[in-house]
Amino acid sequence: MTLTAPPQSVIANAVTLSGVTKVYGRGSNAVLALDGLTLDVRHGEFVCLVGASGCGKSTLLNLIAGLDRATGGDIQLSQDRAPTLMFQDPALFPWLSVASNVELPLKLRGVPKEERKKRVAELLEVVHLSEFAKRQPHELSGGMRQRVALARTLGQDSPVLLMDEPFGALDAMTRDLLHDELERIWTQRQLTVLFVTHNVREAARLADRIVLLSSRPGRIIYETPVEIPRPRRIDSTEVASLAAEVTDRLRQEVGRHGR
Ligand SMILES: Nc1ncnc2c1ncn2[C@@H]1O[C@H](COP(=O)(O)OP(=O)(O)OP(=O)(O)O)[C@@H](O)[C@H]1O
Repeated sequence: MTLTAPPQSVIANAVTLSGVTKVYGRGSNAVLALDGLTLDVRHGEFVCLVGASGCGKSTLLNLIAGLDRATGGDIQLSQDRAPTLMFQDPALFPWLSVASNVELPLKLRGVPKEERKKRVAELLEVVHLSEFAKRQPHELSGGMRQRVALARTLGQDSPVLLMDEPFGALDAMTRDLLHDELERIWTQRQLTVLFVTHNVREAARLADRIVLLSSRPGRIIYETPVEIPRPRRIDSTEVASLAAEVTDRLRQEVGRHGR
């Protein structure tokens, strides 16, 4: 397996996955999590990955992020800056202020102090948290904490954002607001986003394309472009009807495998 970064001019896609396979463990304990998965994600595209529980969605994001190695196949990224991964748990340091949490990765990258301060102020403005810079994470709501995590992720300046159910633990209203914010940031920064969710409506609300994985081992069994004009509403008829179509496919798949 190779994880390479050729010059951007050579590749039109931000992420190219060719026949990616992942096996955990060995011998009789081996678990085939991904089975020859092939997917191209274009620059600036917003792709949502949905699939039954345990089908390998997180595994796939970890491989693209370079946190784990594929057993077979090839993963190509068009830029040398590694993609950034964001999880459902914002994982903030509770003893650091909001500003210091956002600043930390910049510090670790050796960004000089003056520039760091400027970047942190900009990033907090992007997620509408400037007034909360000096607060501690426990003083914030769940949605605000996730916005801090988003600011920290954006601070890594990666053109590719990998999001593993980032809004899965939030209430519907907060999730709605964060959808709007993420969409605005994605457009302004021309990011490429690969977003994992169990929520098919969320996928139809956000994605340019929805990709459905089979039950384990994960393979792509269905994909559909989302041609609903933006801005979209999660409770619109178009979003609901596309979500129903994808849910039907997902039900067929889960029914076939019993999981
Ligand atoms: N370190 C590991 N060792 C052994 N098996 C693993 C390991 N990590 C994941 N698996 C297995 O690989 C499969 C895919 O896991 P993964 O977490 O990628 O699925 P997922 O689609 O993200 O699941 P969920 O939707 O429940 O979050 C699962 O069956 C899981 O139990």
